[in-house]
Amino acid sequence: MIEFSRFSYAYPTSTAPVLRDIEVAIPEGQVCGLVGAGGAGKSTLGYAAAGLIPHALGGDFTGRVTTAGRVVADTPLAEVVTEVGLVLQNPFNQISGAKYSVRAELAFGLENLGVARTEMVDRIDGMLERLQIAHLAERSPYELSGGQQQLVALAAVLVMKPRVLVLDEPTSQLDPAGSRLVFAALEELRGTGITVLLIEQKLEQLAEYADRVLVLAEGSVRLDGEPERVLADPRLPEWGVGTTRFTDAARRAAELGRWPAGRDLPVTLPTAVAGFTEALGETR
Ligand SMILES: Nc1ncnc2c1ncn2[C@@H]1O[C@H](COP(=O)(O)OP(=O)(O)OP(=O)(O)O)[C@@H](O)[C@H]1O
Repeated sequence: MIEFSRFSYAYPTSTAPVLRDIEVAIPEGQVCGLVGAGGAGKSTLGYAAAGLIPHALGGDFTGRVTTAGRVVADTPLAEVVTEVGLVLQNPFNQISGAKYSVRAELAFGLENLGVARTEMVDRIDGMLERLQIAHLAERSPYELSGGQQQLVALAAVLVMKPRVLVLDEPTSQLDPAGSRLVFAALEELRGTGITVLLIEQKLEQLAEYADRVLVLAEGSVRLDGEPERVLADPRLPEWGVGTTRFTDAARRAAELGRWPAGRDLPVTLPTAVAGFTEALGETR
């Protein structure tokens, strides 16, 4: 669970609040997508959920953030991180620096948690396998490509079995095959009770994967709801958010009078196919 209660925040150097009056509760087990233009405050919201704010980044806040049952500001960061995993936008910043191999990198957090040796080996091998990076186990994390580092950063967080996961554009440097691996790994976590805050620009993947989507603009939540509704909202461009190819195609068809009257615009392939099939049937 992640709960923002009337949370506003400014960095130590900010001249104006970066987050304004955020009131959002993400229940246990929910996958909540977060979209918004560059600079809207998405990463900042993720840092607040994961405790970097206020513990590491300082700044001024009002209101409260509660993550995995703990009021973040009142809980030492070392305790917050036992329950909350954060994958940063730039995986290079995530890598501990002290470790010379991917395997050691994955062991780092588990050693801190005091996980028994045999369980540690099992968890690490399982995760390397799942993200198809077993061949990188003995390589230095620094020698890897950005996409490979992104998978290692995700693996290092997932082996810790967090109750809450904050992912900041976890597939930004990955090719489509790598992105599929990440989404498949997240899909496997569904049903384990893990709560996920997923900052993601890839709207089509979000439409498929998220239970809910928030739109953030200038530090405020502008839309909050089911992906089908939020991602088809005509106001998204005003907030610097794109649209899916499916919505674009159907909107164009609607302008030409070729989209079934009363049918919502689609955000996924199956709903687009259903709509166009109906439209074809009507015009036959
Ligand atoms: N450490 C910092 N100190 C001061 N200001 C910051 C800091 N980090 C971010 N900001 C500012 O806070 C605002 C929100 O930034 P944030 O990175 O949260 O946005 P974002 O939506 O994640 O953007 P992007 O999609 O580009 O990553 C921006 O104006 C940014 O310049």
